[in-house]
Amino acid sequence: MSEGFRAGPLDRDATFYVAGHRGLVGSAIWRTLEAAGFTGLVGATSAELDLTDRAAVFEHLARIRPRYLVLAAAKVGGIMANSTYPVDFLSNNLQIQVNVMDAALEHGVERLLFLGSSCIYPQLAAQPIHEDSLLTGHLEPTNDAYAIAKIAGILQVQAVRRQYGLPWISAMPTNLYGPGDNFSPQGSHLLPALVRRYDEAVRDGLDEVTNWGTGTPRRELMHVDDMAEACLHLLENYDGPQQVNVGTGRDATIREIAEVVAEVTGFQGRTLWDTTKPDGMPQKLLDVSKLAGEGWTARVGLRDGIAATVAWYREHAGDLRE
Ligand SMILES: NC(=O)C1=CN([C@@H]2O[C@H](COP(=O)(O)OP(=O)(O)OC[C@H]3O[C@@H](n4cnc5c(N)ncnc54)[C@H](OP(=O)(O)O)[C@@H]3O)[C@@H](O)[C@H]2O)C=CC1
Ligand SMILES: C[C@H]1O[C@H](OP(=O)(O)OP(=O)(O)OC[C@H]2O[C@@H](n3cnc4c(=O)[nH]c(N)nc43)[C@H](O)[C@@H]2O)[C@@H](O)[C@@H](O)C1=O
Repeated sequence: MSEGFRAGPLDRDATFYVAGHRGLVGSAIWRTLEAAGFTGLVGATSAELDLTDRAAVFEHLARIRPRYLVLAAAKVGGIMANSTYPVDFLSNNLQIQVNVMDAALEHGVERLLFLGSSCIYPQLAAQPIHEDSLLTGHLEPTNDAYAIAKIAGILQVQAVRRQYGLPWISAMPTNLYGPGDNFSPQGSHLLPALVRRYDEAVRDGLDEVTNWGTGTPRRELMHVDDMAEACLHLLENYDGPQQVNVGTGRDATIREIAEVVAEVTGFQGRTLWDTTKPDGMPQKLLDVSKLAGEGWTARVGLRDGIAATVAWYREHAGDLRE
């Protein structure tokens, strides 16, 4: 165990920097922290502070001097964005992580949570994927650049713990969804893409929609509010060098997930599959026993989470980012 960690509530009045506070994950973490009584939350948009600008990041942290930090800022996208722009996913993410963590070290951030992703694990890892699978095999080629950046982030957290004894930690979430997601048809992840596609089909009276791939891969989807609660729980309870998987422990085929979205949106037509589009990992189900051992399990069921997301999308579709 590193020096300076005591399990228990974080100081509600301390300065707490949520990097990426307007994104899907960062905004959910912000809501969760606010609801838990944190009064010193700080955020900065990418227009206000470009985290790839190293000098600006150091100036920002010197000014705000956070005691706690969640790193939820990253270049993020679905399977097509990842495979089309690997340079951006590697380079931007390495720069953001290294800048934020170096500046956090320089300015004495006590507790830092780095967010990675389940795509760090080998393409053919044994399922459900245990934390010990890291670096035991080849990565999935559709997101290897992003995964390497995220693996470097885990190593940086471990290195800070080893060299400086700070209680920094890493969490690896499964595929997330919820309010404030990126619903752009080409760049988004599966769930927001389906919500938008089926909703538009209902609105436009279409009798067919076409999804990507074969529909046979399996994915574990988690509502982002659950993810945010898990992050606060880990910050208050977990201290170890190994990354912690954050998921529901349940998965479904893409076809089954699409059926739920079709039903919830009221789509009654046919679903076709464009097999020229990539499937990606055949299965990506996290072993969440470590997280359960820390005393936390997910609450939001898939159908309820999708229904809430469809309702949110219908209310906000007019003013979404592309
Ligand atoms: N979405 C998912 O399914 C999953 C996400 N994760 C992880 O969670 C974290 C957050 O992802 P998510 O919320 O989905 O992503 P989003 O794209 O929704 O949000 C990313 C955030 O990062 C900020 N950002 C990006 N680049 C910069 C930059 N150069 N300078 C400053 N800020 C920047 C954006 O700021 P702004 O809005 O101001 O431009 C935005 O708020 C990432 O680390 C990701 O790997 C892990 C697993 C699954
Ligand atoms: C969280 C994780 O997410 C990414 O990995 P992924 O899970 O493969 O990404 P995805 O959500 O985009 O797709 C999941 C599955 O769904 C199928 N699929 C069907 N129809 C659509 C569709 O319309 N859009 C998308 N995006 N996928 C579709 C698609 O063919 C694939 O089989 C990483 O790149 C990386 O970003 C990462 O960390």
